[in-house]
Amino acid sequence: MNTADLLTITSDDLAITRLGERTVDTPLKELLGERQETMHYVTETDRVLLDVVQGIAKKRGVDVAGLPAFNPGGPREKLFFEPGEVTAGIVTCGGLCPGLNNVIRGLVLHLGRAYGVRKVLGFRNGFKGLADGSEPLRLTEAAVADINNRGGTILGTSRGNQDPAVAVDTLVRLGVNILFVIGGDGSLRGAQKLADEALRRGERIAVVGIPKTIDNDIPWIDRSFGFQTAFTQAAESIRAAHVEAFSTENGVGLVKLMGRHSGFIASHATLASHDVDFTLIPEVPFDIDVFLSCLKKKVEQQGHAVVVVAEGAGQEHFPASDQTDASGNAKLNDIGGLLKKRIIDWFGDAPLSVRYVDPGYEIRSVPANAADAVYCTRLAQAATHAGMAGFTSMVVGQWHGRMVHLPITLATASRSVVDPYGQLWMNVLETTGQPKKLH
Ligand SMILES: Nc1ncnc2c1ncn2[C@@H]1O[C@H](COP(=O)(O)OP(=O)(O)OP(=O)(O)O)[C@@H](O)[C@H]1O
Ligand SMILES: O=P(O)(O)OC[C@H]1O[C@](O)(CO)[C@@H](O)[C@@H]1O
Repeated sequence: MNTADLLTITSDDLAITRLGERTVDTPLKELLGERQETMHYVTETDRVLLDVVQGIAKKRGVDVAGLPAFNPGGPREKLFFEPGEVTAGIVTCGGLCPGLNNVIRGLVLHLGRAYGVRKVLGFRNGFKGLADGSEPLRLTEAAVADINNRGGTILGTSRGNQDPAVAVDTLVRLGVNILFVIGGDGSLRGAQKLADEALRRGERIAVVGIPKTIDNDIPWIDRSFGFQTAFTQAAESIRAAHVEAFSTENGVGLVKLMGRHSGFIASHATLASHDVDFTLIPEVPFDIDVFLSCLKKKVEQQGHAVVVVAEGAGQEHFPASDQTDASGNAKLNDIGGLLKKRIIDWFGDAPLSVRYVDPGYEIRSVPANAADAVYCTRLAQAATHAGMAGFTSMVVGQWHGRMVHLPITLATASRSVVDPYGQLWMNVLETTGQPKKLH
């Protein structure tokens, strides 16, 4: 987040819905002691920053009155739900992402150990499991033992819309008080609909989102869990492509990476490997002929070259398609296949060996690395505290290094993309040495 972002939001954008506050003391009070106070409020550094921002905003007539009250994650002094009487539900939706099982386990352990919540239900196969009458799994400490060492999600996941009214019926029937939705922007929109439906009916159900996606495209938060593991794995594919290209006469290693409309995975994997000569991302359009002529020159100079292309890059080179997946996400054209063909055509009779690597699902089906595992644990703890305090329609996430609460509406209002004028892309350009513009 930068100062410009701050100036675009108002206190209303940051307001978190709370079901209420009861006089139930947090069981963590003793453990937290005096620290609790300091955990609740923004630090002195934030205050100084926010004072400056507010000063600028005032001059420009922008209302940022609520900013200092942005909502830190962590335990609250007063809970909304009675510990011990709570039934919690967990659902994982959308594409796989490293760390899903870590978050599930973190929630089960923290709900039980910090708050004495023993009844945790795991809905099967995404939102579908809230609507198809299937029996949820009973998640105990034993049931989630060691799942953090596995990729995927023990609950299963799915894409595709479900009726929020039916889902809320299920929650009411099963007595679920807090529903944790682990998913990307689509899942969070779905979570918002469930929370709205519950509020409309006057049901006391808190819906707490935990942003998940390897694409790292959720705005405001520093990163989504699973992203670091995914680009670490993607860097392995680049390593393989580089070894192949380097060891072959006039070798071109071409790697296609996931990431939908954001080039974060491609950019970070490029920086992690240092062996990439061209990185193509959706945020920076390119002319294929200009790219091909630069690539040929590179191969002539160096004897080999490595190209990383994000799956959402170069979509302007395809006829528009209105195909979508079950959730309504636009289906992307195969830029990797197109580039491979165009490279071969462009080189013509000149010597060339293309080594095309498409790791596909391999980058997201692995277990979380240590950095993501830490983040998953912290997210699970923050989500537990938020749910017990009765916050709803919100997500937890790290914002400038600290856990915060954000309204789902803010987290889904935009999509995070690589800024073509920002530091990350400049770092990529410095690393690859590719021309600033390929058109
Ligand atoms: N606008 C929406 N309203 C209600 N539900 C939605 C909406 N968008 C998506 N969903 C539901 O949320 C679930 C997950 O959505 P989706 O498949 O888009 O994945 P995602 O959460 O964005 O994750 P990923 O980043 O892996 O794609 C699906 O069941 C989908 O139908
Ligand atoms: O899981 P599916 O439906 O094949 O979708 C793949 C998409 O999901 C993601 O892995 C996560 O959003 C994208 O990077 C990719 O485009």
